[in-house]
Amino acid sequence: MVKISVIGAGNVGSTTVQRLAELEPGEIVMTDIVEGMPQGKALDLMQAGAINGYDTRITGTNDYADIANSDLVIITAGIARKPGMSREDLIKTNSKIIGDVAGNIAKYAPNSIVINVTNPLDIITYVAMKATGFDPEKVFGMSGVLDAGRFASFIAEELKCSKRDVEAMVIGGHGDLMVPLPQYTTVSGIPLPELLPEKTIDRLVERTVNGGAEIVELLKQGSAFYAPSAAIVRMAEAVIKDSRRVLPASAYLEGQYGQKGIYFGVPVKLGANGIEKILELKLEDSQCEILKKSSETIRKGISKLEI
Ligand SMILES: NC(=O)C1=CN([C@@H]2O[C@H](COP(=O)(O)OP(=O)(O)OC[C@H]3O[C@@H](n4cnc5c(N)ncnc54)[C@H](O)[C@@H]3O)[C@@H](O)[C@H]2O)C=CC1
Ligand SMILES: O=C([O-])CC(=O)C(=O)O
Repeated sequence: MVKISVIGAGNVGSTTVQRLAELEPGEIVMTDIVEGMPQGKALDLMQAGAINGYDTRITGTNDYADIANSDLVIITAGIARKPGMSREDLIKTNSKIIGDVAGNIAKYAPNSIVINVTNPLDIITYVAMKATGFDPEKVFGMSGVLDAGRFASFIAEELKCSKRDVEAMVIGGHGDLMVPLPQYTTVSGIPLPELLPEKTIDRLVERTVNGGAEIVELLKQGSAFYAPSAAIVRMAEAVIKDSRRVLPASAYLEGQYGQKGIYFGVPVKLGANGIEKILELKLEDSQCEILKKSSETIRKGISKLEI
């Protein structure tokens, strides 16, 4: 039986629990600082089980002691951006919150794998790793699965084909300098550049890079959560089933892609022990240049941290 804890029962946290419950992992605990809210949502999700047909035990709590012995902890606590803000604008508030959250994970769930979702993603994942003191391969971030999902969705719409047949790849920081990779994106095995003109691909790349902001502007308050929770669950499933899926994740680099000591979106092999391998890809010079700028933004953010 697997125990999963989701820290933060807001939009991303609660939709993640809803999707996870349908996988029947055994037990899910959702925590939040708002009294009664995680308990109420847990009760609602338990009752949905009788209708949807799952037996997952779901509880809500305001007490970190209840995450004890979790196999997997998913961090979604903190604030989301508003229109006009960048993800980096969240750094001060969210690094403090995650410093505290991570200390509690280390105390109560010292053997867990940790997936961070809170933004700014690559910097906060670094905070989570440092503040838990866990090995870097056991702490990683969700971003590339979401960004690649957005790219795949735009490609399928453009080609008027099924989303199921599109496999996309997006690497780099989860920000304005992320790098969608058309040369590693395929439609049923066919490389994207053989299916669409360069200009069209450039337009879809641009929309992908701004995919989070596009939704923030429409919602007026808060940010995306349906596709993010779907992406989290794809990663969580790879961990709890030890399925060794090859997916993009924000992983701690120790020389790969010419980077050391930062979290960065790269393709990885993901299993029960976390990041089992980082895959290095050959890239175009223009892509390397954007990645370099992206890594500098992350380093700048890390240098501002008070941890
Ligand atoms: N990595 C990614 O691709 C994505 C990241 N995000 C990020 O996820 C985070 C959460 O987003 P939403 O769920 O939409 O926000 P939300 O505002 O709906 O939920 C956040 C929850 O965190 C709780 N919280 C605050 N401090 C806490 C603490 N110390 N301990 C436990 N819970 C605490 C709040 O009470 C709230 O319920 C944001 O930082 C957002 O930017 C969102 C979507 C995608
Ligand atoms: O845009 C945001 O702030 C939330 C996020 O990371 C995304 O949806 O990609």
